[in-house]
Amino acid sequence: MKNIAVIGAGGWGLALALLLNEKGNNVTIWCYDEVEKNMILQHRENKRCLPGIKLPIEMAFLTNMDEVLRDKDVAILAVPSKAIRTTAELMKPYLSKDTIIVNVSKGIENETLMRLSEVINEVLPENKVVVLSGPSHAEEVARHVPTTVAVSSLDEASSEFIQELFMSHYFRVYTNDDLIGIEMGGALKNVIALAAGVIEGMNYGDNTKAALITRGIAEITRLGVAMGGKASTFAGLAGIGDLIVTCTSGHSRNRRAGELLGQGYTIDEALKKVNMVVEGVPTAKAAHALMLKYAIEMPIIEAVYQALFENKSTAEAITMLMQRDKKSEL
Ligand SMILES: NC(=O)C1=CN([C@@H]2O[C@H](COP(=O)(O)OP(=O)(O)OC[C@H]3O[C@@H](n4cnc5c(N)ncnc54)[C@H](O)[C@@H]3O)[C@@H](O)[C@H]2O)C=CC1
Ligand SMILES: O=C(CO)COP(=O)(O)O
Repeated sequence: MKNIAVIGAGGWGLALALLLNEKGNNVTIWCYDEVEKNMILQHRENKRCLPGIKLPIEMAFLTNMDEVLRDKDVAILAVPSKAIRTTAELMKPYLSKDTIIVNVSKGIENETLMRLSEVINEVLPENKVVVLSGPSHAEEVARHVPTTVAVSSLDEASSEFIQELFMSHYFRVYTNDDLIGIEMGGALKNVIALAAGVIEGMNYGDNTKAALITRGIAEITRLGVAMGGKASTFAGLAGIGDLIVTCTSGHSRNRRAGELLGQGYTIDEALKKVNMVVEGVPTAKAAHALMLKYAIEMPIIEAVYQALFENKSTAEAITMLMQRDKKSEL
């Protein structure tokens, strides 16, 4: 039995907290504010992001970071990527150097273009950091739908410890030593999933979706490899695996936001309607900056960026993609 803190009481934090609680661990969850905590305690459920999933009485919900982090073996970071640095800073005064941090958030810090594990390392240099990523919607994990993910860390022993901690009859965890690939796959697929939603919102078909997924993973791989990741990781769970689920699942927040965009809503209207974190929007900005930094050709990322931030219509963005110069596929 391990003592575990889950930092963030949204869909993903709660689904993983439930899994670890079911495995007999002692789980304490940090809520962002009193409103979130009281809402959860009143219903023993988070109706905003995991409706219908009851949260057992032995799972504690607190807002006091001191108490949440006291004597913990593991702390799981499950907050939006834009809040990773501030949340790590909030944790710092109370965290033992022996607590292993598991980041499950997917994104890139916009201001610095750092991967999230780099941000965590910068703020909490004494702690081991493990990243967990892969095709895994909280709504399904909470229903015990068979799911596979990958974990990665600069410290192999920590990776194996976290693999063992999460393994269950419905959650299979692989280790992968390519931290850069695991993080970049998880972050960049959200941008492509926005485009997949647009395709659906505009009533294009399966041919278009398959083209997007295939050319999307080619772009993700190009940038990821330029940054030091392995091409094989992008053919794995945190690469094509997560891209497929996010581009096709009815649970995906990114795909849904893109669908609304394709139906003619503005991005602000779409984000309001989804009412959960849509990581593809800030990540589109970071991916665009990385594309320029590494001088990589990434036309889908460019098209999403222009549709989100440069007032290009979604129809114009698709025309732009289809009318590019002719190329060889490889
Ligand atoms: N929902 C899912 O199925 C999955 C989500 N993820 C990733 O996990 C991360 C969290 O996603 P969700 O749980 O879906 O998000 P969410 O929107 O449901 O909840 C995030 C939680 O973070 C906390 N929070 C919100 N704003 C904050 C701030 N400014 N500072 C500190 N804490 C704050 C709150 O407790 C909130 O409930 C995202 O990066 C997402 O991409 C990864 C895999 C699956
Ligand atoms: O990362 C995820 C599934 O693996 C969640 O994606 P969405 O945020 O689009 O729902």
